[in-house]
Amino acid sequence: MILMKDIVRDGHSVLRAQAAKVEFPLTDEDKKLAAEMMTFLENSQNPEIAEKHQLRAGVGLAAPQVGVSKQMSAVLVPGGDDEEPVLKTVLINPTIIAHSVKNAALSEGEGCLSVDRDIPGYVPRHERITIRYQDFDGNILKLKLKDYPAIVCQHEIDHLHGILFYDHINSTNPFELPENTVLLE
Ligand SMILES: O=CN(O)C[C@@H](CC1CCCC1)C(=O)N1NCCC[C@H]1C(=O)Nc1ccccn1
Ligand code: NI
Repeated sequence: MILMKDIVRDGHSVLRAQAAKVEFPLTDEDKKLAAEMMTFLENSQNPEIAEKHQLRAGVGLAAPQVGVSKQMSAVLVPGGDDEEPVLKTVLINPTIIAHSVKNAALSEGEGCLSVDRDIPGYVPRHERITIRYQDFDGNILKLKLKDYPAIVCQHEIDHLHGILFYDHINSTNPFELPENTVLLE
């Protein structure tokens, strides 16, 4: 199982590399990795398991974060208690093919399981996006997202292109909010 010790931290070159496209058919290794990444997210969101294994709760994990420079990321955005997840999927070779003019940023800013320090500031992203990606069988799927799930997926897709959240923070005024940007609570 993936543990915190398996998560690569900022400073390691793999987090700044352009990840390679995943080839189809998926190798057994690719399938195993995808499953393990999703299991990590589930474990991290389970208080007992997270406590036992000292996991930081996460809603997304990209392959480069476990040292694999491939375009694959697991996303698990929880619903309320006893509700289905808002979003649970593995994005393979994802691209953003459309997005709103309007931007959005989490009012709390962002963090990253690969960045062990708090970096304050708004991370402006698209409020709405359409993602084109492939499923385990290589079928092309489209996913329209807005607000928090859209923010999460943009954070993950950034990882596949060597971009970290703080790259988007305005260095002169971290809490500057561009005019067409809404804050998400
Ligand atoms: O690339 C992927 N990552 O780096 C894991 C990140 C991804 C999110 C950061 C902002 C948007 C996507 C992650 O999940 N976090 N960032 C660091 C610590 C907190 C944690 C988090 O937001 N946890 C959470 C939130 C709601 C419910 C449950 N858990
Ligand atoms: Ni991250």
